Amino acid sequence: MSSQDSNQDNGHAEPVARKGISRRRLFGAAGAGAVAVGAGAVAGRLTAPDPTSGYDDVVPFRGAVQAGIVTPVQDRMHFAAFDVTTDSREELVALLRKWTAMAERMTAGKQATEGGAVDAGEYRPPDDTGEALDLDACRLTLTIGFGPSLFVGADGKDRFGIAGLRPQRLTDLPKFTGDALDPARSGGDICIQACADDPQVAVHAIRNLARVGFGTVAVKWSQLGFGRTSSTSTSQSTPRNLFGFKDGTRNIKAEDPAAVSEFVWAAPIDDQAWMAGGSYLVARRIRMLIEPWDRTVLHEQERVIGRSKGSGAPLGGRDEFDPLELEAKGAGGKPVIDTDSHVRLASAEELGGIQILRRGYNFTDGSDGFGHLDAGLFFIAYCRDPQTQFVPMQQSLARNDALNEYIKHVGSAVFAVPPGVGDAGYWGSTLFGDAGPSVDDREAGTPGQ
Ligand SMILES: C=CC1=C(C)c2cc3[nH]c(cc4nc(cc5[nH]c(cc1n2)c(C)c5CCC(=O)O)C(CCC(=O)O)=C4C)c(C)c3C=C
Ligand SMILES: [Fe+2]
Repeated sequence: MSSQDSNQDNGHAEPVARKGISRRRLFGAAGAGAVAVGAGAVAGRLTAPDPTSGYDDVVPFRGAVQAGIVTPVQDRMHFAAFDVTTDSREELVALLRKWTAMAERMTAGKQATEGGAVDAGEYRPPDDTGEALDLDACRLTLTIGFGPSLFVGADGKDRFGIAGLRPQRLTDLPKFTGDALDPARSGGDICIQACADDPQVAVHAIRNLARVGFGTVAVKWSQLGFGRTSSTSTSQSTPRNLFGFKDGTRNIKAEDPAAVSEFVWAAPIDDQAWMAGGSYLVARRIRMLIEPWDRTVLHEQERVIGRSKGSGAPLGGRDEFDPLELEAKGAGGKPVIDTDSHVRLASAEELGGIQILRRGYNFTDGSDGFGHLDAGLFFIAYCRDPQTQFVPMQQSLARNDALNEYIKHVGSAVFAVPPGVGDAGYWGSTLFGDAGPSVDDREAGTPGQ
C-alpha cells in the first residue's frame, strides 16, 4: 500500500514490506527456501517458509464464498467481536456497506479510503490511520460473521427486523464440562476475522473498521494471534502449537472439495436460504497451562495428544500423514493410541464421521498476574452446523480428553458467516436484502452510502 494508493503497489518487483525487510528478499520470489520441509522435519532443524506465503499476494475479496475460510491460513490474525450500539437498521446497513467498500480496498493492498491517510486535508483527522502505508496486501482476508444476539437481543428484542431469519443452527453453545468462560471475552453481535501474513496489516484493517464504526458498533473483545495452528491446504506445511506439537495434520483441506462441501458450506436446503454458501464460525479462547505442560515428560505429552512430538506421526505410525490405527494394541493389550488421547476423541472415526475445518492461532497476552503465561490457542472452527459438528466433538473432548489437565476454555462465541458478496453485494446483503454499492462506487473507492 502506498500513499498514492496505486494498484501497481501490488506485485511489483521490489516490495518494501516492513521497513526494507521483504520476504521476497529473504526467501526468493516464490518464498521457497532451500531447506527441506515436510514429514520428518523435527524440532531443531530449520524449516522453510510457507510456499503459499508471499507478502504482496492479494486474495480476491469478492466471490461466491467469503475469503478467509478455506484460504490457505495466513501467519497472523486479529479477530474482533463487536456489539451493535444502535437500534437503527438503516445505520447498521449503512455501516455494513461502508465496511464492505473499505474491506475490498484494504484486501487489495489499498488504503481504507482513497488518499485517506495523508491526502484528505490537513485540518481533519485522516480517514486511514496510516500504519499500513508502504505495506503490501500480505494476503489479507476479512471475514464477517453475525452472532445470535444480532437477531434477538438478550432483552428478547428484534432490533433489526431479522429475528425470523435467524438460522436454527445459530444458537449459543451449551456449557461444556470444565468451561471457565469470561463473559467479557465471549459472544458478540458481529465478528470480523482479519488474517494476513503481516500482523500490522491485520491490525490496521480491524482498527480502521472499528474506527469508522464508532457510534454504530463498539468492540466487545478482540484477540491477536501470532502463529497459525493449522493448515487448510495441502500446499502448506503443518505448523506447531505452543505445546510443541504439529497441529492441523488431519484438518479438512481446500483440495478436498467433497469434505469442504459436506462439512463447511451451508447449503440452500439446510436452514435459512440467505446462508447458502456461508458457514458457521466457532471461536474458543483456550488457555494452555504452559508451566505444568513443560514439566511433563515427553512420553506423557505424546500419550495425551496421541501423536509423536517430533514427526507428528500417530503413535504406532512412522510418518505424519499415516492413518490413525485406533484398534492397534501394544504391550499388555493396551491401545497404542490411548482411549483418552486428544486425537482419538476428536477423530471422525470415534464421532460417527463428524469433521470440522480448524483455523486457529497461537496467542500470548503477557502473564496472568500470578507468574503464569497467559498463552494458548485461539481456536477457530468453521462448520456447516455447529450443533451437530462442533458441539458433540467438544462434548466428547470436555468429558474425557487427557489434554484437559493442561488447558482451560476461557472464551467462546459462535457466528453465522454469510456467503461471499458476489459481484455487487455487500457484507450481509443476502440477510438485509438491499442492493450493494455500485461497481462505480467501488472503483472510486467511495464507501456505499
Ligand atoms: C472441539 C474441537 C477441538 C478443540 C477445542 C481442540 C483443541 C486443541 N487441540 C490441540 C492440539 C491438537 N489437536 C489435534 C487434532 C485435532 N483436534 C481436533 C479438534 C479440537 N482440538 C480435531 C478434530 C483434530 C483431528 C483429529 C483427527 O482426526 O486425527 C492435534 C494433532 C494434529 C492434527 O491432526 O491436527 C493436535 C496436536 C490443542 C493444544 C488444543 C487446545 C489448546
Ligand atoms: Fe485439537
